[in-house]
Amino acid sequence: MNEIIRYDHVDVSYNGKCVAHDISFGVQPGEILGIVGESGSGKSTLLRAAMGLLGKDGLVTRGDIWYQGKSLPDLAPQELRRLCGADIGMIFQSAGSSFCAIRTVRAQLWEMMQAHGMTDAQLFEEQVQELFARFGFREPRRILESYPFELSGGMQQRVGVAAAMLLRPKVLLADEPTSALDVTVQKQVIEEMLLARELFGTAILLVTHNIGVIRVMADKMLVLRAGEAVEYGSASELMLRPQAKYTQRLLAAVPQLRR
Ligand SMILES: Nc1ncnc2c1ncn2[C@@H]1O[C@H](COP(=O)(O)OP(=O)(O)OP(=O)(O)O)[C@@H](O)[C@H]1O
Repeated sequence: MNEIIRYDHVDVSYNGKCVAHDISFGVQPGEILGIVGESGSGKSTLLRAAMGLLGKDGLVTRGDIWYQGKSLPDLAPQELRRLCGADIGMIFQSAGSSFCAIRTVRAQLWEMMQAHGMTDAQLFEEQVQELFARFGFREPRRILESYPFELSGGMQQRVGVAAAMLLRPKVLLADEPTSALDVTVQKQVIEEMLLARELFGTAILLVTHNIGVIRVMADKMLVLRAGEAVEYGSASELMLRPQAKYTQRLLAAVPQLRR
C-alpha cells in the first residue's frame, strides 16, 4: 500500500492531558478521509498535529505521523514549514481570516508562491489564471485585484481552496471548510475540493460536523469520541451499517446534502 500519509498509534496531549489516544489510519493518494465526532472529540487536534500547529501546550506524545517516509512530529520546524503548503495544504473554516485585509488577493498569492521558490511573475499569472478558470471562477482578474473584504465569505473560501491548490499539495487538510457557508456555496466548495482531487490526485483529510458533506465526499470515515477512534472504514459501508451506537446517533443527528 502506498499511503501518502499515515497516523500510527498517535497520542496527542495538551498540558499533559491526553485528548487523542492511539489513533491509526492511512490515506492513499487521491483518497478522501472524513473525520467526524462530537465537539471536543479531537478532530482538529489530529489535523493540527500533522502541521506542528498544536501550540505551546500541545504535543504528540506517542506514535508517528508518517509523510513520505518522514515522521512529521520529529521534523525540525524549518523542514516542516517547507512541507506545509507545498506538500501538505490547509484550508480552514474561514479562509477570509487567513487573508491579510489590506493587500490584494494577487499580492498575497504571489507572496505565497515566492515563499515556495517561484520567481517568474508571468508564469505565476498564467498558473493562477488557469487554475481559477478550471475552478470555474467567472472573473479571475477581478478576484485577483480584489481586497479580501471585497469578496463574499463564500468566494473567499473558494479562493482559499484554489490558493491551497496552487502549490499542488499531495495532501489537503480541510478543517470544517464548509461549515460557515450557506448551502449553495457549500456545494461549490465541495465540488472544488472534489475537482482538486480529480485534477491533482490530492488526498484530503476532511474534518466536519456535517455527515452530509462526508456522504458526498468521503471514501473512508473515522469516527472519534473523546479522543478515541470508535469506528474506521469505508464511508459508504459505515453510513449503511454503523456498528457503534455513537455513530448511529451522529448519522441520525445531521441534515443531509444530496449529491
Ligand atoms: N490549545 C489547547 N489547549 C488545551 N486544550 C485544548 C487545546 N486545543 C484543544 N484542546 C482540547 O482538546 C480536545 C480536542 O479539541 P479539538 O479542537 O481537537 O476537538 P474537535 O473535535 O475539533 O472540536 P470542534 O468540533 O468543537 O472543533 C478538547 O477537549 C479541547 O478542549
